[in-house]
Amino acid sequence: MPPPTHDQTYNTEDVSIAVFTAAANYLRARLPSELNSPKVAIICGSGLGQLADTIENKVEFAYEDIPGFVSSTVPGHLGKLAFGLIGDKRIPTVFMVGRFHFYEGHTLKQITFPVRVFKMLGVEILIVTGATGALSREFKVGMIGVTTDHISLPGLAGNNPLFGPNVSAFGPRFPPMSNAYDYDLRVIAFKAADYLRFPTGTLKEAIYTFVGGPSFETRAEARYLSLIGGDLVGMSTVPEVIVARHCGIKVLGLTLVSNMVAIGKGKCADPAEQDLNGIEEPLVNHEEVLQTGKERALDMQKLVKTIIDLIPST
Ligand SMILES: O=P(O)(O)O[C@@H]1C[C@H](O)[C@@H](CO)O1
Ligand SMILES: Nc1nc2[nH]cnc2c(=O)[nH]1
Repeated sequence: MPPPTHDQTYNTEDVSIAVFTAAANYLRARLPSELNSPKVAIICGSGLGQLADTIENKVEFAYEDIPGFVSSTVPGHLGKLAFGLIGDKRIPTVFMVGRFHFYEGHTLKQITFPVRVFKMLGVEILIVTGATGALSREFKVGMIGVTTDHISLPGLAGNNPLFGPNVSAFGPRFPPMSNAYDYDLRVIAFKAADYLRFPTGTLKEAIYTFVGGPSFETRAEARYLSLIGGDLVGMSTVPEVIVARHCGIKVLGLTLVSNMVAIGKGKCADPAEQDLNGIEEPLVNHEEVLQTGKERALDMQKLVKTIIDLIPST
């Protein structure tokens, strides 16, 4: 079957390889040779779009112009792919400036579609970034979590981006996930923080808990997520990671802690329980998430650039 051209209508639930090929061909045909085979892809989380500001020779594409891409609808997620050269070694890199979320109403296949297109373009390393709330009190706002593992609540309940017919051209039916977050890349992340003289403890390894959103957690849900082992909680990254690992892309997960999640019991109306009343915990909101992103944007930029400089094979 010939690959469809970019002006055809695409069904991104269609698992045929031709849909991914069409998107990759569309991009490749419009990129200069120094950029058309990026080695690294970076997905920018909420308020972290400025990560792409450091690249040179930038070429951008609006998501709506790329075959198979859906649109980004969340404030703080601009909705474009930016290709460019990053760091002292001028590594060809592609940034997703704005990601797709499950809660926007997109399917898991739609939100992870770009990852397979990156694979077709030659990407070997994916850096997923995002905003998270801290469940664990070992984390504070402004710290950067280095993901060691994840718990996918939607995945355990039957929502996995690999559901349905397997596309064996990308990877096996049953991919392991116990090695999802690359050890060497995590070591490099800590080396980069050290090189940049970030205060000790700015980076900390964390278990990322993926929830569907868009409502933030109740206190009881937050206590549950903490009990099952989650350090941080967010509404993204995990579907992208699963699809990346399925097709053999190495992954580094960096999350900016944008808020503390309320985990206390809250105020008790029952007079018999009054003694248990804890401190009032503030309500979280997306503006706070974006504000933390803005305040920490420069450090996140420097960290990502230095990590890429320190990766030996790039
Ligand atoms: O794309 P990320 O994971 O950074 O976005 C987080 C999760 C929600 O989209 C949003 C909540 O404020 O921030
Ligand atoms: N689920 C969830 N996602 C977030 N993203 C940023 N902060 C939060 C949070 O507190 N909870």
